[in-house]
Amino acid sequence: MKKVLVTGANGQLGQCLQKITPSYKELNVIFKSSKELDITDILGIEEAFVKGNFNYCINCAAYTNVEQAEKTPDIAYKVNAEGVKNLANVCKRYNTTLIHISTDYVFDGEKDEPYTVKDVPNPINEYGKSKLLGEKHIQEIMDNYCIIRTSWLYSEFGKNFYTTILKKAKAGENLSVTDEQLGCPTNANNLALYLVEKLIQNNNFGIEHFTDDYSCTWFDFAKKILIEHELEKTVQLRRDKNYRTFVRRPVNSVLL
Ligand SMILES: NC(=O)C1=CN([C@@H]2O[C@H](COP(=O)(O)OP(=O)(O)OC[C@H]3O[C@@H](n4cnc5c(N)ncnc54)[C@H](O)[C@@H]3O)[C@@H](O)[C@H]2O)C=CC1
Repeated sequence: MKKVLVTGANGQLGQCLQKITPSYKELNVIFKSSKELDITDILGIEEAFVKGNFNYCINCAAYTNVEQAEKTPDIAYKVNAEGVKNLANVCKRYNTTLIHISTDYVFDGEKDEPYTVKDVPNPINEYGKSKLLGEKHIQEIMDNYCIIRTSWLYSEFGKNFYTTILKKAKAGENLSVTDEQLGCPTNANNLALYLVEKLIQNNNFGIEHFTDDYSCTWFDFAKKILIEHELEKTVQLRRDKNYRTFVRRPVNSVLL
């Protein structure tokens, strides 16, 4: 029986893991929300690990508000860099393999082709910079780790592009969506399945990319969501030509 700690368990990916892990009898998974285990609290983490005897820790905890991270970067760095550093140190001491989730936003988006693990990260916003620093802390501290970069996560849980589009469309709102960025929408349930397989097979460590192998713009993705729910005829979807945001985002963040 493998014992696994999941941090940030009430976030989107954490909830996807909560949904599927009970059917895997070979796994004993302990879920900790941010209230139960704050990764910026070194003593709290230490206490959890002393009692835990974990073989793996899947870190789903992160500060994911990209706009707010630009306004108050300290909070993003505290969680995405310092918090991850804390986890890496404790995992190393307790011989626990850390499986950490990172992001397409570590890249600048200037490349014309998909980004591979061989490409050099160069984040263009504070969220991306804080996540890259988290990756670097893990690599410096640990040997036993897996960093999985993913992108454009969506699911039935929480507030994400998919749930937002669906809610607006069902309320009869017309939609205006940018087509200026290219990425890979990834169902967080698929990532959760991939993580569970990784735990069971105990394979492939280092840095890797995981997406649903389908790239498109946010506009295309919105269209796909409407079609899937047979709402394309009732809801008007147009390209947002006035899309402005004070946070720079990679124009191309397709991962391979
Ligand atoms: N949502 C997305 O589109 C993408 C997400 N990612 C990464 O995937 C991972 C999972 O993302 P989501 O589940 O979508 O994010 P989420 O925002 O839904 O969940 C993150 C969870 O971390 C918790 N958290 C925040 N600070 C904490 C702290 N100090 N200690 C413990 N927990 C804390 C939050 O309360 C929340 O429950 C994150 O590492 C994120 O950076 C990567 C690419 C895209």
